[in-house]
Amino acid sequence: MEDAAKLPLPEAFLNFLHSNGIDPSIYTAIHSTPRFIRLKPGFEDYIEEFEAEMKCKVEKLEWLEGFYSLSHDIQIAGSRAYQEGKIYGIDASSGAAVTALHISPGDHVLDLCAAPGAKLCMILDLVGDSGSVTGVDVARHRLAACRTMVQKYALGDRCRLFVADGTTFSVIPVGFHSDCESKSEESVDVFKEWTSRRPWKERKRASRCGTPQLVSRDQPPELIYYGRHSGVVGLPKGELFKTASDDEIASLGYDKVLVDAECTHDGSVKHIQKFEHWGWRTLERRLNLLTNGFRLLKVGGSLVYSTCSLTVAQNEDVLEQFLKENKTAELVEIDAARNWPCKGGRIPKTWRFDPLASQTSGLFVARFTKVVI
Ligand SMILES: C[S@@+](CC[C@H](N)C(=O)[O-])C[C@H]1O[C@@H](n2cnc3c(N)ncnc32)[C@H](O)[C@@H]1O
Repeated sequence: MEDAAKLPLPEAFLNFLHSNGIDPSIYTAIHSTPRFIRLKPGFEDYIEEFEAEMKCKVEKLEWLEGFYSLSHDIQIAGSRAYQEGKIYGIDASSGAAVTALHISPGDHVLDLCAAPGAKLCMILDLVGDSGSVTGVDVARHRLAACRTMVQKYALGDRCRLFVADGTTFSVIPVGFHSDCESKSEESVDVFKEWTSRRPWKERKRASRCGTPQLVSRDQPPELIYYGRHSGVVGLPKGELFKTASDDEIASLGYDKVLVDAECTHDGSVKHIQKFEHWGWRTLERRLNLLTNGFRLLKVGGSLVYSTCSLTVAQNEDVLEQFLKENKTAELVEIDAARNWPCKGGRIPKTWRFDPLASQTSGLFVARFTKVVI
């Protein structure tokens, strides 16, 4: 095994690991962790063509449907299957987090930290021809990239994208609960079909800001994309942003919520090598995302909390505090995890992928449901 001290990891990062009680040797798999791709359903026959074109061997992942692994040095962007939107790169641990949601066709799904969008694409694939997917991200430029991705993979039909702070986001999946499509377009101002021509306001904002734009907690959500069957077209404009009471959310909220919270990225070797600063983000920020995601979940629904950090402070500590404050939250078993190459977390029913043991990027994942008390 490669000596951890000789790893190409920034010193600040090694200090960060040390202060969080994480053994740096989990990163010794740095050169053997494969790259993963997910094939869009229906395109299984393209694997052979991909192998011939890229001159590489692709292995089907037995523990995760639709996923394949290949050598980490293969640049998939050069392949025809990638350019034509038949495959996309997504780590297998990320695929596991989405699988943990147990998405069924027809579900209304909220992805509260959606950009750049690999998990969102997989969710859209699983939702299929019914239900809806709402993606939220606080970073406008990142969510715009997510919009491009959703369109490239022709997955946008049932998708809405909001630039908003996930700790205060409040839009429920309306439109599915009212007969909005039948309202006369002449009597009220309703959403027309989305066009790729960017509205004047958005263009002005983009030209004003050369720097990445993050919205604040108090800013109202900004809808930057909606598909034809996302429940938005035909909806009176005032309806979309109507807030719902907790009682209404209990039945009209989302069936599934993913809180893929921002973290220090210490699970991802690629990110580690890119960043120099390993500052702490507060526990409150992730706790607030989890709390608000859970608020928007309907009774009996599932929420998955995942981070690509392996520190207890960003995972188990957040969960413990959340469970203390939310009596209707219950941690539940992720059945599929029995077949995953991962280890249990400090709290039962939570799971950790690490680069050495799992041969994936690092990821922490836990699943909750909302009960009535
Ligand atoms: C780990 S990344 C999400 C990756 C994404 N789920 C995917 O699969 O591509 C975390 C994201 O959370 C966003 N984020 C951070 N704080 C947020 C907040 N308060 N509300 C909404 N999004 C937030 C970041 O802009 C970033 O895009």
